Amino acid sequence: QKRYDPELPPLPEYLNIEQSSVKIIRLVKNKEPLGATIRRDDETGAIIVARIMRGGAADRSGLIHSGDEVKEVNGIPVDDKKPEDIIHSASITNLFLPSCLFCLPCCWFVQVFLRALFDYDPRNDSAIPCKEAGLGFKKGSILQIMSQEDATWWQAKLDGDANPRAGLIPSKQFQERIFKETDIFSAGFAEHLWDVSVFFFFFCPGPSGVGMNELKRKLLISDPQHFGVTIPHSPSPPWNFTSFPYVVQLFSCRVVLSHLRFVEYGEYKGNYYGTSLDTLRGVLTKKKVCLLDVQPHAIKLLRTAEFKPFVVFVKPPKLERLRETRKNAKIISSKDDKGSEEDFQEMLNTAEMMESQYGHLFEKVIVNDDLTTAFSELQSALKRVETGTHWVPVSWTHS
Ligand SMILES: Nc1ncnc2c1ncn2[C@@H]1O[C@H](COP(=O)(O)OP(=O)(O)OP(=O)(O)O)[C@@H](O)[C@H]1O
Repeated sequence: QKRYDPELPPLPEYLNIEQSSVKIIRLVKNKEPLGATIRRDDETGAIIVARIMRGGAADRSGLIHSGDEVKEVNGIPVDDKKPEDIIHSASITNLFLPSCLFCLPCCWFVQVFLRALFDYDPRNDSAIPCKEAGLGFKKGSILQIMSQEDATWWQAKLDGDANPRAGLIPSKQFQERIFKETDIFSAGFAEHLWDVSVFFFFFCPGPSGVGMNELKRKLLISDPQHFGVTIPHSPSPPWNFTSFPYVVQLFSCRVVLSHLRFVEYGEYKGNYYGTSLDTLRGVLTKKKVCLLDVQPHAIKLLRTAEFKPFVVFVKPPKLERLRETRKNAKIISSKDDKGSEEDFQEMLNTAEMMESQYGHLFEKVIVNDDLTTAFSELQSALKRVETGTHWVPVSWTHS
């Protein structure tokens, strides 16, 4: 009964081009942004579509592509306009000159998820090409990467976010370069992650005296059939380290021990003791969750598909609370066996150092302020890990 052919405005006369190479696009604007960024080409002065945000209005229309040249917005040529003015105008009809006549559809799509190791707020980032197009996130957020076409600015969505439009985030390479320049230690993103629901193994590193033994003991008592611990042993000859006259420095000892696949080691009354990977395997073959506390540098050795560790960092509360809660505690090195001010300070410094260097490897951080609260937090974290789904490095899913 009615013709629905598009009623498009005639091509402007000033456009000295062939009609077939021009697209006239009419987008009815609602509250949603267009989902594209534009830039002025330094050489030609033309306004070019810099990128299309995945899942945004422009992307869903399928009509606009990066590299397209914008000629006119709402019937007004864009030649004298700044990119900011154009993008903010309440545009309804845009005229585009396509960069190519045959735009290849994006037909393959690999799902990539990353865990952020830093907070990011595009409003405070002077490097981002368009702040409005940026995606803010917090350390620990899981990001679904929608596009890595641009080496500097990736497009991502927060996992579980209902908004289909992707936002700009700094790429891994770009962020790591910034971190290097600003001397921030931790890297940008954790490796790719997938949702997998298996976990066997569990351990908690933390500064000495923070309360790991106490928490481990409570867990063991709570369910001895379910949890297990390793018993350190001294390496037997010919690897008896006490017979090595030159093994005086822990460093040399570390190198030899790591060759022997020892997770941790220490010296007691002139003998070296350690926990080997085989001891851990022994606990795991009994189908128990192995509780182990190690120094953070050993996490890398254990962070494999075989062990699938869930790493909990137990950290001390603030100094005042340490003083209050540890009044009767036997803490490490002080002469009267009670926690001294230096012990507390050392514990806090060590915890801070560990967190800044290894924080990206911790799945959970528990502040051991009140022991009962810390313990129930640990118990419920464990329960969630064993019964729910969880993000793990993609390499764990290949085994
Ligand atoms: N939340 C807490 N409140 C009060 N006292 C605590 C708390 N947590 C631990 N303690 C006490 O602090 C002391 C040290 O705890 P624990 O031996 O568990 O530390 P640790 O981290 O295992 O130390 P290390 O690694 O040196 O063996 C113990 O006397 C313990 O009872």
